[in-house]
Amino acid sequence: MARQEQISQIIVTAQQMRDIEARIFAAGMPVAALMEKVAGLIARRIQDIYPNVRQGGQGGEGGQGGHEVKRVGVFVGPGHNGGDALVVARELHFCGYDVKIYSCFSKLKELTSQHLLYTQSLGIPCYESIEQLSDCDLLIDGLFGFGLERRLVDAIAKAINQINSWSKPIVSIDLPSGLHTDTGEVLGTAIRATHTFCLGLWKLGLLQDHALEYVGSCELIDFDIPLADVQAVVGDVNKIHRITQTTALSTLPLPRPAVTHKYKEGHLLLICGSRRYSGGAILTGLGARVSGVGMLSIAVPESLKPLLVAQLPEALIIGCPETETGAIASLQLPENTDLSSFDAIAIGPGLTGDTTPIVQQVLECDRPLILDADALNILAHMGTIATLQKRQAVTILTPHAGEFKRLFPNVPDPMKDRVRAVREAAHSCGAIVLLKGARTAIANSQNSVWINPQSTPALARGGSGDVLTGVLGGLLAQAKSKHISVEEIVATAAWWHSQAGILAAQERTELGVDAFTLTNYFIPVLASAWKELN
Ligand SMILES: NC(=O)C1=CN([C@@H]2O[C@H](COP(=O)(O)OP(=O)(O)OC[C@H]3O[C@@H](n4cnc5c(N)ncnc54)[C@H](O)[C@@H]3O)[C@@H](O)[C@H]2O)[C@H](O)CC1
Ligand SMILES: [K+]
Repeated sequence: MARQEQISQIIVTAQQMRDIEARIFAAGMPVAALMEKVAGLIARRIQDIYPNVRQGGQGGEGGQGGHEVKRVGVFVGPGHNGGDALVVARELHFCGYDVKIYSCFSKLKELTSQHLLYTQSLGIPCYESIEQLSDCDLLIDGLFGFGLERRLVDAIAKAINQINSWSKPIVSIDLPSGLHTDTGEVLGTAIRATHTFCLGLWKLGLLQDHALEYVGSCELIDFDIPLADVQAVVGDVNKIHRITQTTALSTLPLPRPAVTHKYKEGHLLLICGSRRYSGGAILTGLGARVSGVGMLSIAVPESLKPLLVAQLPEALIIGCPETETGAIASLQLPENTDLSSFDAIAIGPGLTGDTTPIVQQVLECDRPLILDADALNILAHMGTIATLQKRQAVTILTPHAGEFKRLFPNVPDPMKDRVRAVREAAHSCGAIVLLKGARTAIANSQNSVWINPQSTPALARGGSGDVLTGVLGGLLAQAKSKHISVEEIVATAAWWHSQAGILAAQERTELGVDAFTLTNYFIPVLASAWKELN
């Protein structure tokens, strides 16, 4: 796999970054040289996106981003993040931008203070009052990077709030200042960046849900960190993977073998729906359809059968006896069929809470199992950890934040650190846990984590989770004959689901992606990605 692809799949903590950096410096790379290299790359990217109005933008009204600027305000912190920012300030100055610097710190790291001295010798003004930079067109945040250790207070916190109030484009170096590098938590206050240049390796905090409103658009500045140094520090234990198109496409059951038949392409059983929530069954079925699964059986209450047959003529609809409330009373599988006849089972969407015996029954079977929606709430009532510890077969839980808290009441709050929460949850119950969100996080019981780095608020709609369950079930059912880890299948389903949502939102705006419409975008997004690859 190409180095760039490998680098793009790695997510690190502040400590891991420090350890990697230490190896590079110990191997002889001078700190100043690395700073020069990194900041030079940042300066060039800034000129691409925010060309100097004096030199006339490239094409259109301006550069790539269409934003021409003249006056650049650079905020300099006490550490090497500030050092990076000063090198950027100098380089933009040489390229004709009007540069001003703000720094309110008396004690700077040695290299940072040398750079400050040199910028002043070039006549670049440095101010202690933030107001002097309020007329700038573009702001560069070099206050804090991964060295931020504690809450921001007093003058610097006030300055950051003021900068945010100007509503000017802000480019943050490495991280928006004020964000915790690992949890993405706002330490007091934080810069609301328009664009973040993450240095070297993706920082975990940038991929946490609550950081998103501060990070803006985000790109990695690769400065050739040797993979050997990354491997030596990150290793394979407790690894955090960033899901990419490359990994997803390599996991999807494509291309198909020339000679195959429908039973070789997996047989999925969905157990879902109720008279009260019939739509959930349809959406889950449509999700399973797009996965390409060879055979699809859907167990629903008898009264839903005509509805499902009409929507999914290719599926085997199993009408089950129902309770007074219209929930499935018992699983009435076809003759000579039992749960072990299926390659995977997904249960939950639209079930309602009156189906505990059904959930209990599938938990006792030996098939790979996905639990979602009402099945998760029933599992929580049964006792998540005690119940799942009895299961040997693959189990995947797909909770949203509320279901997660009910399933794992004693795990740290996912609102503070989703990655830690999902990791501890999976470790405690032995299942693979997919915690849905703006940045869906997946963990297995061996502490490995996968994060989906892209999504769209368009998916925050009833039913889109049902679709994910269907797609995931279909992919899982097809995996039997392939040597792909279950975790990668779960990660691929999350990636595909969000990419379909992104494409749909591009074409229909973020208001136009109801769950039914979403199902129409899985194949187009795959077709274009697949064409790109081949
Ligand atoms: N990773 C790399 O290979 C490279 C990283 N570079 C840049 O260096 C910063 C990390 O630099 P560091 O000096 O370790 O930390 P910061 O610049 O983030 O600054 C922290 C600085 O501030 C002090 N501090 C911490 N918390 C507070 C607070 N709440 N209030 C006030 N002061 C605080 C702390 O003592 C530190 O001195 C990285 O992000 C990159 O931008 C290299 O330049 C390129 C290679
Ligand atoms: K920063």
